[in-house]
Amino acid sequence: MEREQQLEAWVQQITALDEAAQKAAANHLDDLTKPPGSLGKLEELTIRLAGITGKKKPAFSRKAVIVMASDHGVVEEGVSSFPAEVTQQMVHNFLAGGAAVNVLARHAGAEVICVDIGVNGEPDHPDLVSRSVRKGTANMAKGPAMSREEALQAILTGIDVVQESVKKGTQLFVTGEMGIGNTTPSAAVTSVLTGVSVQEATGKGTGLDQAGVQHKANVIARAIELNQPDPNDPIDVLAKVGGLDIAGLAGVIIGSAALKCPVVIDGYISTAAALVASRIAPACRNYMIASHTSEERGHVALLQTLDLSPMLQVGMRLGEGTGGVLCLHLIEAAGRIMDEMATFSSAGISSNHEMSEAEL
Ligand SMILES: Cc1cc2ncn([C@H]3O[C@H](COP(=O)(O)O)[C@@H](O)[C@H]3O)c2cc1C
Ligand SMILES: O=C(O)c1cccnc1
Repeated sequence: MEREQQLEAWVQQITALDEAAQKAAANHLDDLTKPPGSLGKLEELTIRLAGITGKKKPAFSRKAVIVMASDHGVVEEGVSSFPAEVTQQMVHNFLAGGAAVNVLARHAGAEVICVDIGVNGEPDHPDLVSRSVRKGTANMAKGPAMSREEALQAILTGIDVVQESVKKGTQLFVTGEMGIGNTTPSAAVTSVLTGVSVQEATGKGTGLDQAGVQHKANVIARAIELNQPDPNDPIDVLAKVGGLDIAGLAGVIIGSAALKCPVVIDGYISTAAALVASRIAPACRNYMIASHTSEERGHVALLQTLDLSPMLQVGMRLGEGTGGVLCLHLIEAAGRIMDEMATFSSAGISSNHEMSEAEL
């Protein structure tokens, strides 16, 4: 089957959330010994997780963060404060268990799946998922980052990695990435798909100074001008000014939604991928849990466009899936509330249902 049709078949699998399960979860939350709604976003999260899984009290014993690693040709324009070889070096760090995401994933009981979807090198490790589409993108300031077929292949790879992991029992995914320079294609994708200016979408990434950010914005504006991505064709946008990591994550999100797994969205790059995914498959938006607000400029515009409200605001701007994995503690907490809290009747506490209309 053609790649475009394969993707369409996955998109067609994504259904609306289970309303009956959501209602059952909401009713149970209202029976618990607390004023209705008083657990705030934990309650909204619980209801959404019920809708995604179709279970009033979903449990996620097996969770995985998928770290899509790839290189970006545009780095030769001087858009990052770190050299491109750090991508491959960090891949080895993930596989050795020493990166921030490894520490936070261990703490949250999640597996780290590191995927080479386009590293410019020869990373090698028994635990590496080697699914390279090409060895880094081309420099988007000089031409398209990749072909449409390569973008489709990267999306389908993301779906495939999810499918393989679901077969092993994974029930919930977190998006993560590693790719020096990847805030540059993320900003390009953000500007094209949300309509905010390149300036508003461009931030300091790993730590550019003001002049560096201005230079980065100029490179992005040039790439958009040169390649003319079609804002109504998300795959065209990915191919011309995107990245293999972003495309792979769009696939992770579409695959998670198709297989009824919640997908926790990390920071700026992951949310750019989430917007691409939602433009390809609007129904996948409801399967996304926004974890945190990144400090990277443009993240808020992405979240607003997706109408997602993140759980955490902790000033992070790292990526890798770190903010997403941190949010797993809240998902676990929401589950414990549903499982362990007493109800008004079990604890013998008067609920406001017992008050008369006049008293209320
Ligand atoms: C050591 C190190 C570890 C990282 N982990 C995530 N990133 C993050 O920084 C990069 C994006 O920023 P920019 O577009 O400015 O290059 C990505 O690799 C992202 O995952 C890292 C960056 C570095 C240097
Ligand atoms: O929010 C992110 O994901 C991010 C921000 C800056 C650099 N790397 C990642």
